[in-house]
Formats: sequence, C-alpha cells, structure tokens
Amino acid sequence: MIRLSQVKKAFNQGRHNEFWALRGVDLHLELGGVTVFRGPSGSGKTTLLTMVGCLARPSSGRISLGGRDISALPERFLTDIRRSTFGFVFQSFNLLKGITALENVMIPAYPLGGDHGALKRRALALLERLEMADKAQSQAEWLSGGEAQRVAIARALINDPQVVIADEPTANLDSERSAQFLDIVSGLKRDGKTVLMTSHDPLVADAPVVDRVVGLRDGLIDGDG
Ligand SMILES: Nc1ncnc2c1ncn2[C@@H]1O[C@H](COP(=O)(O)OP(=O)(O)OP(=O)(O)O)[C@@H](O)[C@H]1O
Repeated sequence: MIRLSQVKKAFNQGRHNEFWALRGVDLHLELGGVTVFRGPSGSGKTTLLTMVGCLARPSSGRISLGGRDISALPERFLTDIRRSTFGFVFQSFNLLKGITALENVMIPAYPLGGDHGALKRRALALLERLEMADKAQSQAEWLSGGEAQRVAIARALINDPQVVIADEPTANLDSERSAQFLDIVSGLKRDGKTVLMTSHDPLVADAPVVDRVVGLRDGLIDGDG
C-alpha cells in the first residue's frame, strides 16, 4: 500500500521562477488494480508519479510504502526500492539505441546480478508473452512505436515489480495499438500487479480495466472515483 500525506513539490525553489507542481496531495493507493491519473496539461500528473516511483523526492510531506516512510531515505535506499518495487514505461519509451530489443529488456536486471543465462531466458519469455519474440534481436531503433512500447513494457517487468508506472502510455499509439495496450494492462492486473498510469486519452480512462480515476488540477487532487 502506498500513502501520500500532504505531498508538495516545488521546482526551482527559492528562485524567481519557483513553481509548486504539487500543492498538498493526500492519496492512498491499495496494491492491485489499475489507477489512472487524469487532468489538464501541467496539473502535476507526471510529477506525482515520479514521487510515488521514488524517481524524485517531495519538497515536503510524506510518502510511505507498505507502512515504511520512504520520503526521507538516502538516495541509495531509494534506488533499491525503485528497482525492486517499480517498473516504468515512459511516454517516449526511452529504449537505448544501438542495442537489441532483448538487451534493452535485460538492462534493469544487471545491477541485481544473478545468472546471465537465466536472465536472458526470462527476458525472452517476457518478449514472447508480449508477442515480440520474433523481434528480440532487432535493433531498438528499427522497431515501430507499438513494438517499442511492448519492449518497454517487457523491460518494466524484468525485475517482477509489484507496481508498474506508465506515463501517457498511449500518447504515441493509434487506437488499435492503444486497445492492445489495454489488453496487456488487463493481463498485468490478472497477474496481481498494481498499474498506475497518467493519461489524457478517454479510451484509457473509460476502459473497463480501470478501477479508479484520480483527477488532478493545479497540483491538487480534483475528483477521485
Ligand atoms: N524540472 C522542472 N522544472 C521546472 N518546472 C517543472 C519541472 N518539471 C515539471 N515542471 C512544471 O510542473 C508542472 C507539472 O508538470 P507535470 O509534468 O507533472 O504535468 P502533467 O500533468 O504530467 O502534464 P502533461 O499532461 O502535459 O504531461 C508543469 O507546469 C511543469 O512545467
């Protein structure tokens, strides 16, 4: 379970261009299920997910994960929690060019050590599940948008995270690919994963697989259902 208490985030704090992207968010996220964060551009959705996923720290307020306060932990502990708990799918997918799809999927597991052969088999199994096995040896830059996204999803899953965070996952996809993405999300939900997404896309927010839609406006929660 993830709990945010009065989480605030300022950018450029103390400077003339100080901006409060989050202005006091209280939120309780149960593990399991699919939550979508919706709101106008600039309302703080991405900022909120980066706090939840331990990619950045709040300026004030508390975030706890499974009852443990993680907001004030030193960076190396945050990195460990991030690696073991969260998988990320970024809007632009962020695959590394010049290496294969398979190698991209394997990268987040390298810092954890372990047997290379077993890791490769796990990565291939994930690509297989996402119907991308035939592209395992393709260079990342050769992949189409939908293919790149599926590789990014496999990469997000390689360390078997409890929580998958996806920022505007359908922004670069046509409606058929978006529907396929939602099928993948259904599969993750069946596997017991918690999925947290931001989305402008009504196709996503209104999808039957979504359990909860949290609205954000001007850095505050604006509707939760
Ligand atoms: N590193 C930064 N430095 C300064 N301002 C920032 C930074 N990151 C985000 N912001 C500002 O914080 C606000 C919230 O940004 P955020 O990316 O969380 O919005 P969002 O709701 O995800 O928007 P979108 O739907 O357009 O992706 C925006 O006004 C943005 O310009």
